[in-house]
Amino acid sequence: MNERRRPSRPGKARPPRRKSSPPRPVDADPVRLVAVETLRAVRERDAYANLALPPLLKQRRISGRDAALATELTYGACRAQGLLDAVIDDCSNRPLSEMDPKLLDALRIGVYQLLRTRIPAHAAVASTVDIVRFESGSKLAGFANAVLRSATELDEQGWIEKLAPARSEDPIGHLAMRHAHPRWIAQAFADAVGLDELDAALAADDARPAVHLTARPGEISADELAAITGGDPAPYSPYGVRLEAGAGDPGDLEPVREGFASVQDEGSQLVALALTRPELTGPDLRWLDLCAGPGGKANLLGALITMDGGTLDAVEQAPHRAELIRQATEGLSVNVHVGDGRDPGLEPGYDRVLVDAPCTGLGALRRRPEARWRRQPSDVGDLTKLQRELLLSAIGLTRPGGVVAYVVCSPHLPETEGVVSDAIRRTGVTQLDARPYFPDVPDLGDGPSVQLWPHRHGTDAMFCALLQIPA
Ligand SMILES: C[S@@+](CC[C@H](N)C(=O)[O-])C[C@H]1O[C@@H](n2cnc3c(N)ncnc32)[C@H](O)[C@@H]1O
Repeated sequence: MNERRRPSRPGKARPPRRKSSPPRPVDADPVRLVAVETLRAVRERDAYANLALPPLLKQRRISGRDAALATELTYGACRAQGLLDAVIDDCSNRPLSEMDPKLLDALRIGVYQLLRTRIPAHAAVASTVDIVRFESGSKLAGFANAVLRSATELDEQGWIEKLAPARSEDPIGHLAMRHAHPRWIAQAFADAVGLDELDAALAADDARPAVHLTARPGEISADELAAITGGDPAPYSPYGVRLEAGAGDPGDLEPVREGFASVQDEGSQLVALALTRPELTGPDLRWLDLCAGPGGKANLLGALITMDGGTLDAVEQAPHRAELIRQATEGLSVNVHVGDGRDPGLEPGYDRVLVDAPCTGLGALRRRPEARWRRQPSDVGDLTKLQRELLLSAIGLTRPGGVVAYVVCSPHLPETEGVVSDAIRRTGVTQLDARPYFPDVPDLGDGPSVQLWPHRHGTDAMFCALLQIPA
């Protein structure tokens, strides 16, 4: 946390009234400038920060510690946007909605440095003001300077105390602001995990996640992969390796480039493995992945069924994502089909079917810095309709005695328990207690479904329900 050391401010920052001083040559710090430009790409083009930033860094030849700082500022400011905006709003006499968006991007990077880094306040203010002057001229630079100087008056804790509702009166609103989450998402987490754990759940969701790898079964063991990459064997998945957060681009690792390993959250590995574990009577060589792009789980399931001499059919609606599945499953007994999982035109009678349905992704917000502010509650209705239809289709494609895993990367109850109870009511399938199929994983709750959590398991918040078709 920063040491704060600023004289009191005269009041809210106003745009300057006097004529601005003659422009001086400006040197905008290239590291902070790419952070501001990436926020702009996220805002204007709906870009993903983690896709927009790396090419900019490359283009500007920013590497090493500078690249690490640009990444921290960009992703951090994306994550903390709601908190940063509340502070900026309090420090300015202009409503945010009337503020020049380019100026707001720069102010977010500036206030992020003040609240959540150890960068000295004078450096954070001066470098941000330089960027505003460079991009927008002296007038707005003066305004930015006044806003930022006001923002230096309190540290993060002080701002939260000033701006968040009291925890005793509105715990969800308080924790939402403390951990920079939209209120509706904090509410969704509270509904799923309970108020007692909400603080820990949101805190873990606000932290930078470790990268996990999957060692492709039959090619390399997790121990070998850990030794090569300098990571640690994962605690729960027999195929998992955990790397340190910020350990560089995992795509550059040789085993990943060679196809022996892939980047995949340990929770994703565990839910895919849970599908393979219930004992079946009868044949067990036809598996189906109904929403397979870009192919992470198809790679793991495909490797396992290939070793057993069976086949995985992988369905994906988007052609470019189907191509990614082909690349991810090269060399495996996997047939990729472009089609709609609700009516894929495949012969029914599968032994095991995975429905890893499109969802809000509220369980993987850590990995998509801007996602929590982009997602809207209005997205949920259309998604749950599609999820229900996909699960009913999966049940129809599974043979009597076969098993379906319904999986989403979200803890939001309408997408999890709501979809599963609808399918049980309509079809009479049996829900299995999924917990025994997550061996050695602690804190799995009351079942029968499993909800993983970053703060409990160090994984994304994956949900898994196992359904068996009556024999
Ligand atoms: C959560 S992702 C699946 C992730 C994948 N299982 C993995 O591990 O890499 C959901 C996928 O379903 C696809 N999808 C969306 N609607 C679909 C539909 N009606 N039928 C089949 N796939 C669909 C999306 O394009 C997306 O690739």
